[in-house]
Amino acid sequence: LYIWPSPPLDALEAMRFDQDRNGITDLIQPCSLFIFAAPGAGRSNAADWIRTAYHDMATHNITDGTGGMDASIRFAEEQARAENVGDGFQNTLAALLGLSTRYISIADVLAAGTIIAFENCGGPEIAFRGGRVDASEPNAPGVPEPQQDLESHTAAFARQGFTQTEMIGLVACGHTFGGVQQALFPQIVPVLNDTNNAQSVSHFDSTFVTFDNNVATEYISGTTQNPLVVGLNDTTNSDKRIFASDGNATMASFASSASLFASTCADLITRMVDTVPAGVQLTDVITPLPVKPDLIDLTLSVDQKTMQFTGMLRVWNLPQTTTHDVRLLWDDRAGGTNNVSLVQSRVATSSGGRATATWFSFPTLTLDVTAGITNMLFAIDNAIEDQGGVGFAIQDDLIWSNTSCITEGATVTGKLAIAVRNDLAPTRVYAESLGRDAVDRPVVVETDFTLQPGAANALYAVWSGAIANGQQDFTIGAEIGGVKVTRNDIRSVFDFSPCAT
Ligand code: HEM
Repeated sequence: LYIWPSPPLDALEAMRFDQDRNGITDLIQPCSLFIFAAPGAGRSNAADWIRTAYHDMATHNITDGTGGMDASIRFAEEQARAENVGDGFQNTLAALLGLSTRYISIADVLAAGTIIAFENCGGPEIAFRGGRVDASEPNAPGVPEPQQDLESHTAAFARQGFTQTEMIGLVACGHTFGGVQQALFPQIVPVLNDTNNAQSVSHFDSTFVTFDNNVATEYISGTTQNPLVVGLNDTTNSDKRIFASDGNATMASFASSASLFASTCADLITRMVDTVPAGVQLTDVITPLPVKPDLIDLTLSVDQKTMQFTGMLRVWNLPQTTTHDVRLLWDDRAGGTNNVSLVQSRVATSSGGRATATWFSFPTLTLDVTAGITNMLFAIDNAIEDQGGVGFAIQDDLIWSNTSCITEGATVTGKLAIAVRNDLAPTRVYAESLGRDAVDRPVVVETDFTLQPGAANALYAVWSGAIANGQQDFTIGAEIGGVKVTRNDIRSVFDFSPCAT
């Protein structure tokens, strides 16, 4: 556990656990969902994502530390290689790249998508870490292909950091989803003439949109239709060679124990997505904060007498059969303590239905500007939640001003304003928004604001500036004593009121 607020960890935690609004879960619900063709294509987003993560990782060289999960699979040069045949990679990036932010790399989204696909489609819970760094250029080739022999496959997995037994496991874990497409591998798969499988995908097991050990039970019982086991051309039967490489011992153990298969895959898939270039430092495993404020927002009124305070609170696994007394308590600069009841607003499941999040909304609170706010606590059915005594710190010294507004039309522009408490004395104030560099990596774009003339005794000074069409995901930035700070949760451009016409 970490102490809230930590914007990078808060963002990773939300992507991992806030499955009703992380942008990922909706794309694999149901697990057969495939958004790039009419239903019945024989494919799924989940399978594309898992294959993409493996192909991104498979360039890793454990000896020299190059390659690994770094989203280098997004480069056209990698996708053009025979080892990366098919549109599954560009589909995956079309679905997931846009979810990356200043705090979440593209590779982190690919890793989270893979983990959530397993977890929500019948698989085990899988540990997720953040902190992957997106590559600036393609990696060296290195993804195994079905026509290669067992020796090259064993060597390729060893280069990636996996033993022979782990190779068997990793291939079986991946190949419980999806299959081989006829159009890409006509020498392996015939045209199937099946309207429920329009792209003629020969699936690895009979349950190709969910995780289970059928890939192993069907293999061991001899009923498998896996095209890389019973394909007509033995040269491309790579799963057959890999699965049999220890006399079928590993596959037999998976066939006789669904839970062994699940726990082995949980371990191997974590290791797969945590295989990163040397020097990249991953976070600890991201665990859900038991009580988490979110969408915290302070806005200074136009007359500068009050500030509006809004937010949400997420609590795990509250029984839904009773109502709950959830209160927000806060401290202010005047030494006062205050409290208010929160209103339950929605319930969402997480971790593939294993956990339930109950969300509570703050009522819109109007705070006196001199008192402001410094810290929050919560009381949930009378139990105090204060992060072990430190509380939930909140800063009211750099906030949006309610004089901000946007103009909507064919384009969306805006004149935004940031209120700065006078004791802060920043040298620069700017709006931060999400941009992309030349190779699509998220970057922070700073738009400098200028100090506006104001009333002599005002507690806050107002800085304002114009934002251009297309700018999105705003936070407040300032430079104080040479140090850059970021404030407020992300606001979309539409979180500002329209300008008076
Ligand atoms: C020697 C190692 C491997 C070989 C030769 C191999 C080969 C293949 C081939 C030929 C396909 C068909 C691709 C298509 O037609 O779209 C495929 C699909 C797939 N592979 Fe592998 N694979 C290997 C290892 C892995 C691993 C380790 C994973 C993940 C843990 C994985 C996950 C997948 C998935 C999920 C699909 C289905 C994609 C879809 O249906 O869209 N593979 N693999």
